[in-house]
Amino acid sequence: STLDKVKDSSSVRIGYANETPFAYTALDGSVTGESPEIVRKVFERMGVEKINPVLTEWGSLIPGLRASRFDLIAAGMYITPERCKQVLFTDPHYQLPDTLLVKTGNPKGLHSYEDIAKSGAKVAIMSGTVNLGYARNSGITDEQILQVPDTTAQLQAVRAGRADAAVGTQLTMKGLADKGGDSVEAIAEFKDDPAHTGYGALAFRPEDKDLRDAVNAELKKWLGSEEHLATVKPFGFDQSNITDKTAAELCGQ
Ligand SMILES: CC1=N[C@H](C(=O)O)[C@@H](O)CN1
Repeated sequence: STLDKVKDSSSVRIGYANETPFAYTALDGSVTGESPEIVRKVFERMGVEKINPVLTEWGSLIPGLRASRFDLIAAGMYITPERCKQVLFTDPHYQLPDTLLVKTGNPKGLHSYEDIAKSGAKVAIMSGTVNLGYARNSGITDEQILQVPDTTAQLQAVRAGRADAAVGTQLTMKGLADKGGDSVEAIAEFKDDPAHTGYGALAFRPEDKDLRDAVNAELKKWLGSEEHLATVKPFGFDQSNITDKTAAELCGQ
């Protein structure tokens, strides 16, 4: 099994997409971010020393996992009932709402998916994200949606005016706003369905239930500890991101 292989080799392959602060390639080429650093700590407790990062686009995370290009997804992926049919999630290691990135001053007055739908504004969304489904369900047409492969392209689209907004996690959009300088901002008041609150977790192949269970057991002992909070603090996470929701609840099982 993958669990035996991981233990025997003392190494594990993690799939991630470049998205600050969840998972990204550091300047020295290593992988860092909230999720990989949690993986490092939790696997250390299981006696597994080496993390081998595999970079891919967000939209290829689930296909890549299922094709065994890596052993787990460490990208802060939200648990949704639809995804639960394809992968096995641990319990969530954070909770976080989404928001919009817009031009400074929010010239089109966008505060919700519905505002975008009504105004005919364009929105840049990363392929394979929950946000794509939420946008479509809110009446945003495909002509209004600019699908892009990564968050850098979301920022570029808003800066260049190809899109009026980009949508994603609050921390991601804040990070893009910081990177984008004075021309863009992450809005403070995004009116979203509370059911859209993101609960991010590690994800495994359906046949690797033993591995998921072993990781989940370690994770549960560790989440909320001082070491956990110190590990994720550099990435902008704190006590407010701690959750006691479970994967089973969020999968709707
Ligand atoms: C961390 C993250 N979560 C969302 C998702 O799970 O689809 C998307 O916003 C992409 N990034």
